[in-house]
Amino acid sequence: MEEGEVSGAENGGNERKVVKNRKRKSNRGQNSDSDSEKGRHQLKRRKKCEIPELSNLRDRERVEQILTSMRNAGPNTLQVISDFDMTLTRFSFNGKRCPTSYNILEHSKLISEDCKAKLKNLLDTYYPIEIDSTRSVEEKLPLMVEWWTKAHELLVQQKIIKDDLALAVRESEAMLREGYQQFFDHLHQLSVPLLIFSAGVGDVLEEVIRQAGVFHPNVKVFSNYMDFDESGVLRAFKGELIHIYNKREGALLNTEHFKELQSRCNVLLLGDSLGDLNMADGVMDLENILKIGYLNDKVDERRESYLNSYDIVLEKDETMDVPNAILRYITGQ
Ligand SMILES: Nc1ccn([C@@H]2O[C@H](COP(=O)(O)O)[C@@H](O)[C@H]2O)c(=O)n1
Repeated sequence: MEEGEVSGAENGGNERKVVKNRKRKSNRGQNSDSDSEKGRHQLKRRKKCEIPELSNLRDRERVEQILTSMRNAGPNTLQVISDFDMTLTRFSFNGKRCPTSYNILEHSKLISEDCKAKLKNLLDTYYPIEIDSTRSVEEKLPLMVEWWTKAHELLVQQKIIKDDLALAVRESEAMLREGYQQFFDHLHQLSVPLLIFSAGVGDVLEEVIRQAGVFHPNVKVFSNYMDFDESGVLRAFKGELIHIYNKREGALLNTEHFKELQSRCNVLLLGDSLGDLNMADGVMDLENILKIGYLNDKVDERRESYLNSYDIVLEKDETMDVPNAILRYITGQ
């Protein structure tokens, strides 16, 4: 390892800073550094990927190669594709589960007690199936469609008023992951598109992002949207149902949108389920893709399949520290 260079998880962020500062100080006021020497030094540093936050990688070399390619190509070639619930939002806080966009409605005053009980019953029935690593996708898919369809039917019966959604979100316990501000702001500052593919409720999740003050113009959401009548009362859900296993179809249907992003051939993908892995399928001329998976629940049972599918697996990590560190590295900031 080159002097002054730190890599891998064995080094804490502070040590890294100290080493970097030391290096900068020793160079100060010296004119002997030739440009070519500097260039060589920079190149060496660029070849080695210095992200102390990186751990739990099955193939570190591959990850480093992807990151180096992405960094060399620059932020203008990058797009970020992310899931929402339990990926951009926290899974738990102080030992308590945080709500998904559906749960925000379910726990709100917009829903009758009777409906709450029915939705809770659906959650208790179908969520264990969603995260059951012993069942195949083929087995789970129809059951997921059943869950989403039943939940939508119940929600529509509640005659939810559009203007009440903001209060429901404000009064909820939904939280974006720690470090979200830096994540959203960084992408905004560099005009990197952030595409959110969610099987949640679009109107609700947009409100979560809006209230957090990070719904910047570079953020685009593809999700299940509510259809309100002229008096603002929920009457249906718009378009095709999006559930956890058809995000690929959603991505392919949105190729028109991806076309606008044609020059963005590098993708950073964030997800929390194996269904999220296909979210970038509509991207044309894809050159590099780095997949980061949050493994929130049933960690031991699902570790193997996540490590086999995601490049980086984040176990019970409630922060955006790794995506932020990767973005800083790729964008050279
Ligand atoms: N009635 C429902 C249906 C689904 N969920 C959860 O929402 C998540 C989907 O959102 P993503 O942003 O992650 O695509 C999904 O994982 C389900 O667990 C729910 O809470 N209630």
